[in-house]
Amino acid sequence: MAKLFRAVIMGPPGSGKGTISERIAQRFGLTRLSSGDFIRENIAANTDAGVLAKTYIERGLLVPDHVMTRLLLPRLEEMTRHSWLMDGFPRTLAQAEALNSTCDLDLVISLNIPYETLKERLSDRWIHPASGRVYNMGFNPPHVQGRDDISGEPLIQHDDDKPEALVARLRHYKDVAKPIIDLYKSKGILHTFSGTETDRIWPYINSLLSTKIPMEGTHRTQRPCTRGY
Ligand SMILES: Nc1ncnc2c1ncn2[C@@H]1O[C@H](COP(=O)(O)OP(=O)(O)OP(=O)(O)O)[C@@H](O)[C@H]1O
Ligand SMILES: Cc1cn([C@H]2C[C@H](O)[C@@H](COP(=O)(O)OP(=O)(O)O)O2)c(=O)[nH]c1=O
Repeated sequence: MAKLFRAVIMGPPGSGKGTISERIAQRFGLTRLSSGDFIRENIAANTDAGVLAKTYIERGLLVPDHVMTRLLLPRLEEMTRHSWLMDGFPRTLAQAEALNSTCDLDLVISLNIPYETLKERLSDRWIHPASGRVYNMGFNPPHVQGRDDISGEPLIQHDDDKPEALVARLRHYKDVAKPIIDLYKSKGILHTFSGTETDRIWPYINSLLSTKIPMEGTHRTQRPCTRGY
């Protein structure tokens, strides 16, 4: 019996995690889990965790590990029958260890994109705050300039997407991501993709996943995903 498939996609801001994880979810029928979307849902629902998380996001900070794991791990408990791809978690070693103590990952995709490309992409990135939907004036512009395609609401730019903020963000990402990358490399499940254009990287990701993901329709075994936390 084919087993379920669980993966994580990692990369610096602007590397294409959101864009590529959407493509993977559609192509392979995986459930896409996004820590950022999940936080926004909690903020919109005014949950205790959402209210707390908002105080960090408004300052451009990462949400504390214990808040993130308490938010996300119960969500994974509902997913024992699903194959999924997680975007945006883990972002710290503590989060990776919490995830490892509850779930066996099959594969981790790490995007290694040059600084100049990130800077260019983020300077043109516009976001619909409530949904997290992402647009780029060059790569995937909205139908109506400055407006979200679905809601028609205004798009914004994140202050920390501006070039002057990116250098510090990138340095922080590299410092925090390195132990996680080393951990998954030691587990033999890390696959790194480098380049400046997603359309050139995509065929490699597509062929890797085609060999790793159980065929559609084969019976899937249920896999526990949390053993208490
Ligand atoms: N795993 C996480 N741990 C801590 N904070 C998180 C985590 N995931 C998301 N957040 C917080 O939620 C905010 C929104 O997350 P989201 O992934 O949507 O945007 P982002 O971090 O700006 O992503 P990008 O890499 O596209 O720039 C982040 O800036 C961060 O403050
Ligand atoms: C993947 C990709 C994204 N983009 C744009 C879309 C977004 O506005 C921005 C970042 O993509 P996004 O998927 O939001 O990256 P991440 O989730 O890793 O932060 O760059 C391109 O211009 N070209 C690309 O090849």
